[in-house]
Amino acid sequence: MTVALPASLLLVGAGKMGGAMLDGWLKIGLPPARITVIDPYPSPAMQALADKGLTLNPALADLAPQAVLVLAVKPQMLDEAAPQLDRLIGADSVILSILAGKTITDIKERLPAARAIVRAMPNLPASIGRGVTAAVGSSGLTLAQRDLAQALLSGVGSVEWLDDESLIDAVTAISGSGPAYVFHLAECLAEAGRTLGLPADVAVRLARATVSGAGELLHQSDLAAGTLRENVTSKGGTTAAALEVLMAADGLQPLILRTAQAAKRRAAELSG
Ligand SMILES: NC(=O)C1=CN([C@@H]2O[C@H](COP(=O)(O)OP(=O)(O)OC[C@H]3O[C@@H](n4cnc5c(N)ncnc54)[C@H](OP(=O)(O)O)[C@@H]3O)[C@@H](O)[C@H]2O)C=CC1
Ligand SMILES: O=C(O)[C@@H]1CCC=N1
Repeated sequence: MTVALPASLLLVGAGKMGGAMLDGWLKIGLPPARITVIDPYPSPAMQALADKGLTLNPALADLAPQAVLVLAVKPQMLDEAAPQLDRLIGADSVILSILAGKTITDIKERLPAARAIVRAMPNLPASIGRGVTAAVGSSGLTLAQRDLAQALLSGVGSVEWLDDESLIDAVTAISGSGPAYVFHLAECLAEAGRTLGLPADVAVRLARATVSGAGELLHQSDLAAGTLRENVTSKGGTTAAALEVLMAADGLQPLILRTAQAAKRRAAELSG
């Protein structure tokens, strides 16, 4: 069954992530005329969409209740953004929050009219339809409302529904923030290449193509990441020598664990 995209969608905060999801939704056919965006300093891209029928920064008093309200401001801005939104929530509205750390209870406290909330944690590749989102629904969410959220989230990548909201902070630490870890790996590879004597621009191109090529192979292959790693590793060769360092007891695994733990701790601090 194909679920229709929402009849009206209000995006509150069209920054890096809200803008990325909006790009994805436009690509799957959500008409600009159904979209309203609130953002104090809209990007030129957002201004251009306004020329194509998207409603940008209208007087909120003139706006009817919305089928979907997407909360995409920084968590620290929720208190400032929320008061003007409550009257835009109708009996059937779905609140889709992507705010790191903010719980369903935190959102209900700010938006007393909200009955149906989806707390989701997407990631930046949503802008090219290759995101991954984990989501949890509030107690008042109907099946039809969950299908509507699924239609939006699956339009920008894959979706994992969770029953336990407390897992969302771990999701944030792995897949929400994760693209930054991967981009940093590309930076580190380029820097290592430069240190080994490669011209800086060549090192950047090699690192970028290596990370994106390996990511694409992982995407297209049915093989586990470990098997793909083994396929690069010739016995007694260069990769084996490299992995002795990377996979040592004090290598990448404990570093990534500490990295993710720091992100999860910060998510917990942002709640409330
Ligand atoms: N970036 C990512 O990869 C991910 C982000 N998230 C979540 O998405 C949310 C947004 O993050 P991100 O896109 O990185 O941050 P950004 O700062 O890029 O985006 C937030 C946007 O909201 C705008 N804004 C500020 N105040 C208001 C307001 N009162 N009403 C409407 N808009 C407002 C900001 O404008 P201005 O810049 O002028 O202040 C900005 O354009 C966060 O809650 C984050 O946890 C979730 C998953 C991944
Ligand atoms: O850095 C952040 O707080 C957000 C949440 C996950 C990715 N970016």
